[in-house]
Amino acid sequence: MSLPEKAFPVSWDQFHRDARALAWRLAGLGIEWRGIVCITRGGLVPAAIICRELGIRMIETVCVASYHDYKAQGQLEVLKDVTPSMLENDGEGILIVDDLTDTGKTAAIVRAMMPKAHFATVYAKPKGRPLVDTYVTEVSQDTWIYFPWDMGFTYQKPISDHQGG
Ligand SMILES: O=P(O)(O)OC[C@H]1O[C@H](OP(=O)(O)OP(=O)(O)O)[C@H](O)[C@@H]1O
Ligand code: HPA
Ligand SMILES: [Mg+2]
Repeated sequence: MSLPEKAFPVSWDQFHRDARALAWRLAGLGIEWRGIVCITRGGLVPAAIICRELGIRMIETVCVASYHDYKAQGQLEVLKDVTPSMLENDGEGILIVDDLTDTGKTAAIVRAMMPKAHFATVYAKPKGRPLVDTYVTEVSQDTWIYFPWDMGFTYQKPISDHQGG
C-alpha cells in the first residue's frame, strides 16, 4: 500500500469557505432535514458550520475511528452508534456530514446504517467519491489533506531547496 505523497494544506479560512460552499449546495437541494449525523471527529467541524447555515438544531454523532497512525488506515471501529430516532425510515431526511472521504470505507459503514440519508463531505478522493452524494472539492488519491486543527506554524524550506538547486 502506497501512502499519499502530495500535500493539500487547508487553512481555517479556506475550510470555512469550503464548508459554506457545501452548505450552499445542500440548501439548493430544497430538502427539509430532520437532523444532522456527523461522523466524529472530523465531521464535527463542517457540521458546526453547516447546521448554522441551514438552521438545523438536531445534531447527532456516530463515532468512527480508523486512521490510528498518520496516513495509514487500520481496523475500522464504530465506537458509538447513532441514536435510534435517526435510523427511522432508513435515515430519510437525515444529512450525514464528514470532513472528507478517502477510501470510502467510513462512508460505506455509515451509509449502511442509514441507506436513504444524504451523505455530504467537504473533500473527496476518487475511491470514496461514489459513496458521497454532495461534496465541494476533489483531490487525487495520492494527496494527503492537512486540516487546520491538525496543524501548527513551522518553518518552510524554500522551493529551490527541495529541487536540489
Ligand atoms: O474514506 P476513509 O478511508 O474511510 O477515510 C475517511 C475518514 O478518515 C478520517 O477519520 P479518522 O478515522 O481518521 O478519525 P477522525 O475523524 O477522528 O480524525 C476522516 O475524518 C474520515 O472520517
Ligand atoms: N487527511 C486527513 N485525514 C484523513 C485523510 C486525509 O487525506 N484521509 C483519511 N483521513
Ligand atoms: Mg473521521
